[in-house]
Amino acid sequence: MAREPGMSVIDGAGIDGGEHIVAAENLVKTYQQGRTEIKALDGVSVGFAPARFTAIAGPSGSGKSTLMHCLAGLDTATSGRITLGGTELTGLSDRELTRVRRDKVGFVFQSFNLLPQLTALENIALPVTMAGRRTDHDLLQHIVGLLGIGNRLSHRPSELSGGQQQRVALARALVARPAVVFADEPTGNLDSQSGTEVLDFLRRSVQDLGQTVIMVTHDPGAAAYADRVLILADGRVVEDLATSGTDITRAMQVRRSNR
Ligand SMILES: Nc1ncnc2c1ncn2[C@@H]1O[C@H](COP(=O)(O)OP(=O)(O)OP(=O)(O)O)[C@@H](O)[C@H]1O
Repeated sequence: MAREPGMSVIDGAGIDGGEHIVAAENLVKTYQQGRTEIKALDGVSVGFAPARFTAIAGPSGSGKSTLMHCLAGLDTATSGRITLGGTELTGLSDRELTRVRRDKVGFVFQSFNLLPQLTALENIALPVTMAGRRTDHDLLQHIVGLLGIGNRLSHRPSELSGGQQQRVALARALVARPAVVFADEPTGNLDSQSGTEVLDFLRRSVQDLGQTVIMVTHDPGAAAYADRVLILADGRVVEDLATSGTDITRAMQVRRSNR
């Protein structure tokens, strides 16, 4: 949908007509490689409504990871504005960004990123403990039950399958009740059945728990689990699609063949 000229995705109702829990405005990220400047993000303006599942898709090198890292406060943009859960990230120090991530963001990575010396339960509780908050045990039990990992909680990551490790990582991200869960290729290291379970759970976390989820993927099948798919090409958002009624595989192929 076209945006009114000058309308702000940060302040205004913006793309999807509601308040945004995360928003970027005119985001630019450049990298210097020797004498060459690489524009990884070339003026991205986008807002994300709460309790929605958005996939960021696009070909390799299109800027998906860079956008996610900037939105999540893992990296800083060269110019532009970002708000996350009511906090403007622009101009924050590394220490302040760390606090925002700790308090407002849950992460699920392709490589699980669990601490090997801790049990599954200790891994799940870690972000809440580190934030100096009390674990919501009812929520923890509920999420662990949904994920079917109740009998694995005393195991260390090395004693778990990839699918089980990713389910522990999902529980860790959700138990902290973050403003947003960012998932970076969460099914990339999983077999198709485990991948489907992870995507089903992300969907349910949005529907049943009201979680906001933003997922980076290059897989049209994974993107189809989202409510909305942003397709990036050359550091710009080139499509902003509702998944219902859209052939995502085709939309992503068209974008690839146009490059
Ligand atoms: N640290 C860096 N230094 C220099 N260039 C970088 C750096 N990180 C990313 N880039 C470049 O920025 C562009 C966007 O990269 P990015 O990793 O965001 O793309 P992507 O869509 O996530 O790709 P992939 O699907 O392969 O992970 C690419 O041209 C990449 O080479």
